[in-house]
Amino acid sequence: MTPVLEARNLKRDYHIPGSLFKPAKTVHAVKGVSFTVEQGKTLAIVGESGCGKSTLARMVTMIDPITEGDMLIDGRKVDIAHEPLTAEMRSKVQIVFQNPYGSLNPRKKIGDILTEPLVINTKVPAGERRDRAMAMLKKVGLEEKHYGRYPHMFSGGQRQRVAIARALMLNPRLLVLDEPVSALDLSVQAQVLNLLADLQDEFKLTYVFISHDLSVVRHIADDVMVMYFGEAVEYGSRDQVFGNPQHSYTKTLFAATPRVDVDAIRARIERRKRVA
Ligand SMILES: Nc1ncnc2c1ncn2[C@@H]1O[C@H](COP(=O)(O)OP(=O)(O)OP(=O)(O)O)[C@@H](O)[C@H]1O
Repeated sequence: MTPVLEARNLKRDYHIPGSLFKPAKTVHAVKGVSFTVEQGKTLAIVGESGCGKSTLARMVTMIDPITEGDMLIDGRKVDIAHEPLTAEMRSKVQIVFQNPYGSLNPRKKIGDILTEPLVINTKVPAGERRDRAMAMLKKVGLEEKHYGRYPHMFSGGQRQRVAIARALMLNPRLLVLDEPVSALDLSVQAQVLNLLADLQDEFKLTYVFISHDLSVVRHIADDVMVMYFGEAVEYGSRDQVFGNPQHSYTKTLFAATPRVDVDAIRARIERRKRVA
């Protein structure tokens, strides 16, 4: 089967112009990484701040151009530096950002936030846009009454549910989740992770999940790529990478990370739900 996402030796440089006192320089943010993600699977990308995770996320989401290498989505090469992006390709990949407080326009009602991608990218009529947004609210665990409310009326976890709903409005194939639960309390993190797992099952979604939190990665990933200074120093199945890390950086990273038991939190939430 053709993978939903394939990256071949992807590179991204940033050119920083010089000034009177500083020479111009080039930052090699991503130095040639290759990976594939099959439909319905989750690739987690981990690494410390500055290793190139967000740059990679922006290339995969077709926000940033690729400096060198190839990226294929559903087997089709994408190169936004040389070819205009079609609405069809744009709708295939959507992103959810870390900060649910900054990523939603505070002046727009939830209904407008959800229908906006349809207004911009499709010819779906207004009535159907509303119906689809209402249905999506329910899919992410919110209610129809939330349609007319503003983002400030929601908790962090609810806002992240809205951001996920917005990302799904165009029926994407691939979701790039850039630290989607890092800003949330632990118990809320588990709820949002459960939601993402349910949505993945229901819509056969493919995830690229960027995180610095190894306990979260262990919970959700099928495959794991560890990045270090722009390079993929480790790439394999979750069990391979966690069970038998090869690179010294990965070993140090794992040794330095306290394990938060997400499974235990999830079980506790389920128990509470049963009691309530
Ligand atoms: N727009 C830019 N212009 C110049 N350099 C940049 C730009 N964006 C990122 N960089 C540099 O590229 C490298 C990788 O940054 P990137 O933000 O992708 O890393 P990251 O792993 O996502 O870090 P964080 O978790 O802190 O966001 C860093 O050295 C960063 O300073």
